[in-house]
Amino acid sequence: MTEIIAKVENLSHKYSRDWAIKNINFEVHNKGILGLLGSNGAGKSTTMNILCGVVNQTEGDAFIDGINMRTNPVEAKKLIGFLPQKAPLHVELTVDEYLIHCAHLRSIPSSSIKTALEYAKEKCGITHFSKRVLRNLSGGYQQRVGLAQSIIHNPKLVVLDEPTNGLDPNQILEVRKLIKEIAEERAVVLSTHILPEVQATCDNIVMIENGKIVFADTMHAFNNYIEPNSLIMEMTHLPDLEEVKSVEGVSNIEIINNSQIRVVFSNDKNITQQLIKKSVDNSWSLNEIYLEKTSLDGVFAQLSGKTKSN
Ligand SMILES: Nc1ncnc2c1ncn2[C@@H]1O[C@H](COP(=O)(O)OP(=O)(O)OP(=O)(O)O)[C@@H](O)[C@H]1O
Repeated sequence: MTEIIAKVENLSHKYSRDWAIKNINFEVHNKGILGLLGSNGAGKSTTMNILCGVVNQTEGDAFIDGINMRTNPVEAKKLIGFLPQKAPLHVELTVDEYLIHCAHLRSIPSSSIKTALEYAKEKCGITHFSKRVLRNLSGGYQQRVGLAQSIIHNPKLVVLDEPTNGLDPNQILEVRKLIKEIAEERAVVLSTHILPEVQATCDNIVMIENGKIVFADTMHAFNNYIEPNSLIMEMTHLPDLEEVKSVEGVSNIEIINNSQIRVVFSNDKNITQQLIKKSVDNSWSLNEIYLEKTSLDGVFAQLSGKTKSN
């Protein structure tokens, strides 16, 4: 049974005249990864900064394990580890020097610092770089150090703002793997504007657009929700469209050019196989057939049109 470790209720914030976020509500379970997905300027950082007590909200509440962040920030912050968009690294320090500094900031008793350091370094795979100056680490390893500082006090919740931003593809995979390991023992909230990032890492998803939630559910429900419903067929010559239409599940056909058509279908898992068979039976000279991926913009447009939450 999972418990709720964090909760935001009717959260709204304006920096000056306009609302950056409006009426945000969601809960975070005590294990696994919640993805906060939204395009640039959607309101992710604002939400995370409020959740971590870095920004005071205009309206609403944020609770960490039942503790109100606004009224009892000292206690609430003890339960959180935070890696902001720009990791707060002191690049002139070694890994050990920096993590000891972070342990002091977290008020870890002197007698426990060594254990805390070993735990964080081991978990983040940086033990062998203990004496390395941060400036001389690669971007991926610097991000590991950023993650290590976020878990050094063994928090119940870790909040990561765009944690793979600026990393190369290999580093992205390694950091995602590490985040998943971190989430085995605690809750992680991760913000990103990259749809495949949440699909690859998260168990639950909250999507924000223009400061409002447009979707909140499990990753499984999200993937079902945005399943493609169209495919592209490329052929040497266009076929008889009535023949294509006769395939069960096909609901519409659009001609793209003189060799490509878009086939829109209702939820039929075997549509591709059926169309390939039809193509062979009718000698359509099919060169290529592929499902159309929904872009993030497409998903936002789709979700803004049919709001599932809030
Ligand atoms: N310090 C600030 N002062 C004024 N407006 C701000 C400030 N910080 C953010 N905003 C505005 O609030 C809105 C939400 O920004 P926020 O940074 O939360 O979005 P985001 O989803 O994290 O985007 P990004 O990925 O680009 O950081 C945007 O319109 C942004 O311009």
